Amino acid sequence: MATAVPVERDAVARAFGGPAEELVLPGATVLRGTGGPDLLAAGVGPALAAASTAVALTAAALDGRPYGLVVSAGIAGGFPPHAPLGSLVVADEITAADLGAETADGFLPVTDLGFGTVTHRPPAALVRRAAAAAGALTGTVLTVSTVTGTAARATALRARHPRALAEAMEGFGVAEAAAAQGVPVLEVRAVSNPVGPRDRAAWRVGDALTALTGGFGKLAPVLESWNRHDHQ
Ligand SMILES: O=C(O)c1cccc(C(=O)CC[C@H]2O[C@@H](n3cnc4c(=O)[nH]cnc43)[C@H](O)[C@@H]2O)c1
Repeated sequence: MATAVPVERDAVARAFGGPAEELVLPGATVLRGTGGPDLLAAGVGPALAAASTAVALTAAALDGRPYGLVVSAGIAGGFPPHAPLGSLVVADEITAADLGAETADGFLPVTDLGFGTVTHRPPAALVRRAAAAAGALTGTVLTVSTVTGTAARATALRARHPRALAEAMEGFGVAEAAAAQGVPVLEVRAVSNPVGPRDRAAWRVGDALTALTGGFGKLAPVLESWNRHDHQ
């Protein structure tokens, strides 16, 4: 489980309980709980999140205990009115929204330039089960390197990605690291602020962290069953 910052990691950890031991790796510290998943505060932004997740995945594989699933989790901006404050979103598509080139005719994703990928798709059955268990919305979660701060940018993003429910900064990086090692990925986000004009007073980070804990409490059996039965 990869969050950006420790406060998100601890919100997820509260859903699982049990003491955790620290596994200190070069560039990443994994919390290994007795009753739940390994937890990693992977850093803010897609690059650091990818690097830290790759370290944790590689260490587990070399240890002969490869992970069966990587989950990117945390708070996010929600596109109003589709994803209200406090709502949970499970991504059926994890899309890098600003990986590409700006042209006079608009934005071109790197795939149009002949490179790489801009979207990872979590297993559909897992998305369905996770969303049903947690009472979450499903749709595209965008990964951005710059937090949206204007209505114009929010409108442009939704025009390019009409199924987008939320934006955050790590999912695509975590998904790239997981895909490089053939491990499926899931992204679960709790909405802390609307995507749009910058307004720090509108943030509800505490409520979103509470929603994250509640959501993972409900998701726990789904994740356990996935790891036990589906892909080990
Ligand atoms: O200073 C601002 O205006 C601002 C607005 C929203 C979020 C931030 C952050 O620095 C948090 C980044 C952190 O949290 C996730 N996150 C939460 N809301 C958003 C968002 O609207 N757009 C993108 N990322 C968001 C993100 O995954 C980072 O880990 C600052």
